[in-house]
Amino acid sequence: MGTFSKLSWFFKEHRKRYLLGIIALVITAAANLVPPRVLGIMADQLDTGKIGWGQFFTYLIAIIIAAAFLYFFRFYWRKEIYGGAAILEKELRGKLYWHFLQMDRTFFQRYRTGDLMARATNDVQAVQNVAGDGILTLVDAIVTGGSTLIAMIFLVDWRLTLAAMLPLPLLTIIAQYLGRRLHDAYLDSQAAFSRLNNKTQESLSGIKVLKTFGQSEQDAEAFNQMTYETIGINKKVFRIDSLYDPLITLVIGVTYVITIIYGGSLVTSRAISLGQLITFVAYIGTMVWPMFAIGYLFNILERGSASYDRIDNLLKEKSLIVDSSDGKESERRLEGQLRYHITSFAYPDEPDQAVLKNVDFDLKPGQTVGLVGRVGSGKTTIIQLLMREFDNYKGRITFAGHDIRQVPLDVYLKEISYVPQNNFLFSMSVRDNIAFAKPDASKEEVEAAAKKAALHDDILAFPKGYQTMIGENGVSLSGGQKQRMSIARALLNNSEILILDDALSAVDAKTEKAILANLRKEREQKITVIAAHRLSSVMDADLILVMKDGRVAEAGTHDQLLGLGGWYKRMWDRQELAKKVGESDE
Ligand SMILES: Nc1ncnc2c1ncn2[C@@H]1O[C@H](COP(=O)(O)OP(=O)(O)OP(=O)(O)O)[C@@H](O)[C@H]1O
Repeated sequence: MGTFSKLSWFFKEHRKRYLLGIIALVITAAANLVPPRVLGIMADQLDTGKIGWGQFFTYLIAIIIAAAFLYFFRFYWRKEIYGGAAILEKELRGKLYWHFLQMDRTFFQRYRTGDLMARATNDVQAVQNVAGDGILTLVDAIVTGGSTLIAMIFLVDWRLTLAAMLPLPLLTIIAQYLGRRLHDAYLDSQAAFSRLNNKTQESLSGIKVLKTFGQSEQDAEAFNQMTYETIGINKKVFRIDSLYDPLITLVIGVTYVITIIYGGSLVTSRAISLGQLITFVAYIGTMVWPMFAIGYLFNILERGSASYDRIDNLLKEKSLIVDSSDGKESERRLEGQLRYHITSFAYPDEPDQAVLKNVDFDLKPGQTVGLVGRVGSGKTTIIQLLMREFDNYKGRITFAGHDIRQVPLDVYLKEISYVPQNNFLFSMSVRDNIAFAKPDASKEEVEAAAKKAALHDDILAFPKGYQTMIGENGVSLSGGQKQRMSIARALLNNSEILILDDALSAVDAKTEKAILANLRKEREQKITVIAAHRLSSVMDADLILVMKDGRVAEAGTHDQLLGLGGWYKRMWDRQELAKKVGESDE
């Protein structure tokens, strides 16, 4: 019953719905008692030959009225109680989804996508079962069982009732024991399902790599292995599950035997009539369901409880990013200087390993900073701190005079447009992908952004132009087209800070030049941050930082850095040479 108290917040919120549903259930159960009783009376009167047509029709009408009641109230409780379960499912899914949106990067490193999806689907389903079938089974077991019991005592005989119900406590004790074992087995089974989900999700996402490396068979083998393991774990659940039904059937069988033997002797001694015994046997038939219900109830509750804990554990996770938003400032705009002063930063999972050390730069509106350096030198990390993906650094980043950790997240992030290394496009039209952050953008605005990202002509060549669908059911784009689509999306947003993280790597030198020229024009009054491997992407920046092992190794403009004769100069010469070789090859 602990499961119901875990969900008490929900039942309190929807008490009216559940109260009405339960009342309808009680009426249904009461109406259920009428037909057996009427049948018993008819049998007695038939036995004594005292029944006339008039009486016969009265009984028939009583049964028809009871059936009509049953029909209506069954419909009503289903609507209320299953409707409540659907609301709980919606609320839990909504809570989880919102929670996922609030969580920081480390959360998504700890929980894998397949696991999160399993909790948001399978576990939510098991919990909603508590609010639907769980409530129904509980109330039905109590009401049908209770009212039948009362009817047995008062309409037939209390001694026969007591004798027939003797095996019942045994059923409850064993069901409780099985319930506890089921809880643990079900937790294991849900964890196994999460692992299987992760595997499926990862294999499907990496299907191209899998095939290219000829790993399909090995992966299928690994998948089958995991499926067998999952089946093995699930078997334990089914084994415990399957112990319920034979137990209940046994208890019911014993009840019938007691009734026939003891009830028969009561009829012989004329303590009860034959009609009463028939009524009693019919009542035992009515008791079959409540008895099975006890087994089902434990099953539903234990599964729901295990799944609720899995969901609750996720919801209890706190984001490392504390938002100072009070929800009243969403209209606030920020504009001004960006001051980036980081003394040191380490990723939370490796706190002793400083990834950034003494990184300082200031940018006025209209200025651009270029971040270059070897792989793993810290470029993306600089951007992540700027985007408030981590707050646990020593130092300060201020924008428009405010420490960014003090500004509500939605106010701050609204001022940022970001083009990531791995472009992400949604399964929607080209137009909607570009206008993602500004859904009400006009056709002209969308087209202008696409032109600035040197993508307009490509789009016109698509089957349905801007209305062409992207993704699973639409066209596949080249790497360069995806990059330019992400750039167009960011440009349309026209935010105060634009961040390009190696976002021009898949476009050719000519297209890169055209996009950079458009960027300069477009971003005259705004701040731009460009991280790149190709130095031509940053050569026009007001400040270029050459990163090495998390430190700024060289800093200055393109000309200053060439003059320094360090890494930048060597890299520039190498890239220029490669370009010339490439051009002569063409
Ligand atoms: N989430 C993380 N947890 C722990 N260490 C990380 C994490 N992300 C990056 N690192 C480490 O931080 C260092 C800097 O990585 P970063 O991604 O900032 O480099 P980068 O210069 O952007 O590289 P690239 O040019 O390949 O994008 C690397 O040593 C990397 O292994």
